[in-house]
Parts: sequence; structure tokens; C-alpha cells
Amino acid sequence: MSVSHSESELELEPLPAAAHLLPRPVFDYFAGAAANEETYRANIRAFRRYHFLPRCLRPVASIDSTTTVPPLPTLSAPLLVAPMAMQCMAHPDGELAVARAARAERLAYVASTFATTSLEDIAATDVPRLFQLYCFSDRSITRDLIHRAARARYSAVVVTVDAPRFGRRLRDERNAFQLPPHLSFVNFAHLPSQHEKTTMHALSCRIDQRITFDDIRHYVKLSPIPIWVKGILHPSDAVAAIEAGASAIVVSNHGGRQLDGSIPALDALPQVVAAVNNRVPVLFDSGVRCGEHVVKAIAMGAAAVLLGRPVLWALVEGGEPSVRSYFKDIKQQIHITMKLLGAPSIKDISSDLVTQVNMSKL
Ligand SMILES: Cc1cc2nc3c(=O)[nH]c(=O)nc-3n(C[C@H](O)[C@H](O)[C@H](O)COP(=O)(O)O)c2cc1C
Ligand SMILES: CCCCCCC(=O)C(=O)O
Repeated sequence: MSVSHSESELELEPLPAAAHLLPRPVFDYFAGAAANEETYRANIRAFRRYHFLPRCLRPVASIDSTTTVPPLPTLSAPLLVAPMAMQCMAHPDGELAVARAARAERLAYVASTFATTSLEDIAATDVPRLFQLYCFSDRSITRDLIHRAARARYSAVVVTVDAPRFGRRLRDERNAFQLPPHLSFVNFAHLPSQHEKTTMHALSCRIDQRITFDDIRHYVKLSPIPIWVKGILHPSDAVAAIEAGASAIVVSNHGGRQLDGSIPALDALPQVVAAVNNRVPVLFDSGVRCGEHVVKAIAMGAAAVLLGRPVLWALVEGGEPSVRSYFKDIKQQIHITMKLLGAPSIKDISSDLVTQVNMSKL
């Protein structure tokens, strides 16, 4: 199967080296999105519609990009690794390589429910960490994952709420994509059926399609650690999540992998931030590709940003050292952007520093 890339797509996002290093079905699973992949592309394009309005003659000799998003420890930059399933398909060290690189760079790691390394083994790297949770119809599975995350000293559980089922991923359908046979969904090692540990369909069928904000309330009550909610686009859902007890919101459209035609996540951010009104931190992902994007999202109200596919491409290229060097690069891009923007610290990245107005028309 070949996926054609028009010139404009390549201009939007050059094909990563990983495209030539991975088996096609694996690359397509990582790179692909839902249906026509319009939301995927719109996420990246959205950043072009917001422009910096830099300030000058501000003291920027020293730039401090550290930030704190409770209950995580202080991070060297407002960056977390987004939860991404099956990282051992990208490199044999998979999740451990990314977690170790994040720890070395004092960034946080969000472990996926569908990781190919157990949540306990990821915790052993001592990276600042959160556990991403898919809720299962069998509540005992969900409860067990929450308690395991708490015992392994994860700072919070991030419940993904935009995937009652997975999106219509045409590339995966065409490739009949499956987890390669040497890997398994190790967080479910205790399940009696071998089939469930290795088959995407069997596990995804167990995801609870009935969950509501009442269930979030239920999990908030039973969880020993805070609950965050990931996958919010509508401001009213952000408010409902806070009322249900969520301690943070992640504005995200899952990198365009769920409902194609959804609003670019960046365009959804300001209204969610306004509705949340400083009650809890609002984090952001979907389409972040460079330090300038990170700073735009912060200016638009995000407390921190989750990095997605670019982390996987670095992992494919060279494991832990490449991921670490990618983190160093993006941090340097953030520093340069802050300096040129006249914002020496994260709290100085205020909303007036980004505008949607076309300045050439003024
Ligand atoms: C290969 C892959 C696997 C993912 N797995 C998960 C997951 O297990 N749980 C989850 O909440 N989000 C998952 N996501 C979504 C990411 O957390 C994040 O929202 C998305 O990658 C952001 O878009 P971007 O990569 O275009 O920046 C996955 C994304 C990718 C690309
Ligand atoms: C049963 C395994 C499915 C993993 C899906 C992970 C995910 O959220 C994604 O976007 O892919």
C-alpha cells in the first residue's frame, strides 16, 4: 500500500526519516490519523494563523523556562511526552528509552495504558510521570490500573475521554495492522487470555463506551492520586470535567486520530482556557512540532504542552540519545523564542504576545 504525499503536505510536515526505517504498517500506525486526516493536517496548519507580537527592550539576558504543573515536580520546560501506545515498535528500548531521556532533561512522561513496557518498569526510571488511562467496561480492570499507578508513584492519572472507540484509521484498516507478535500489552499480563494481551481488537472492545462525567466523579473518589482529563475540545466539557473533580484538563483532538473534521486543537484552546478561568491547569497537544509552537500554545493559555509524534520519530532514529537530543533541541527553540519575544520566564508569555490579526493589513 502506498500513501501519496502531495507537495503541500510535505511542505506542512516533511516525511520523517522513520518512514524509511520502519515496516510500512508500523509507520502508518504512528503517522496516520482518522479518515481523510484533515484534522491531523489542520492541527499543524493552525499554528500558522497565530502570529507573535513580540515586545522589545525587555531584559532577556537570562531565560528561565522552568515551570511547575502540580502535582508534578518542577520541569526544565513546559513539556511532557504525550501518551503514545506501543513504543517498542519504534525501538527495542521503547518506552524506557523515552522515559530515561525525559528524566535526563527534567521533562515529564505520560505512560499509555497500551504501552509495551509495564507501568512499573517505566516508573523504575524515576521519570516525573503520569499514567494515561483508558476506562474499561469491567471496572475492576480500570480500578486495578489506577491503584497500580498510585503504588508506582505516578503523580496523576490522565483519563482519555475522546476515544469511546478508536477513530476510523484507514491506513490501519488497509494494512490490517496488529501489534507485532514479539510484543504484548504488558499492563494486561495478568489477564487470563493470551489473545487479549496481544490483540488490539480484543482489548479495544473492552473499552467502556458508556462512561460519562459521573464515572469521572466515581474514579476521582476512588483514586488515591489526582485525575486529569485528556481529549477535551468543548468549553462546556472542560467545565463539566472540573465539576466532576478533574485536577487538570488536556485540550487535544488525539492528533487527529479520532473524529476527522474536528476543530484544530489550537483553535479550541482559548475558549477552554476562558471557561476554565484558572480553576485548574489547562494543558495542550495536537500538532506541536517546534519550540515556537510550544510558546504560542503557552501564550494562548496552556500551562504546558504534550509532545507527540516527533518523539516517536526521534526514538526510531536512534533510541534514547536521539530522543534526548530532540528534547534539547526543542528546549533551545523555546529559549530562543522566549528571548526574541521579550518573555524571560514562562509567566511572562502573556496572551498579548500572540495575535490572529494579519499585521500586514494594519
Ligand atoms: C502512535 C500514537 C499512539 C497514541 N496512543 C495514545 C494512547 O495510548 N493514549 C492516548 O490518550 N493518546 C494516544 N495518542 C494521542 C497522543 O497522546 C496525542 O494526543 C497526539 O499524538 C498529539 O498529536 P501530534 O502527535 O500530532 O502532536 C497516540 C498518538 C499516536 C501518534
Ligand atoms: C488496543 C490497543 C489500541 C491502542 C490505541 C492507542 C491510541 O490511543 C491511539 O491513538 O493509537
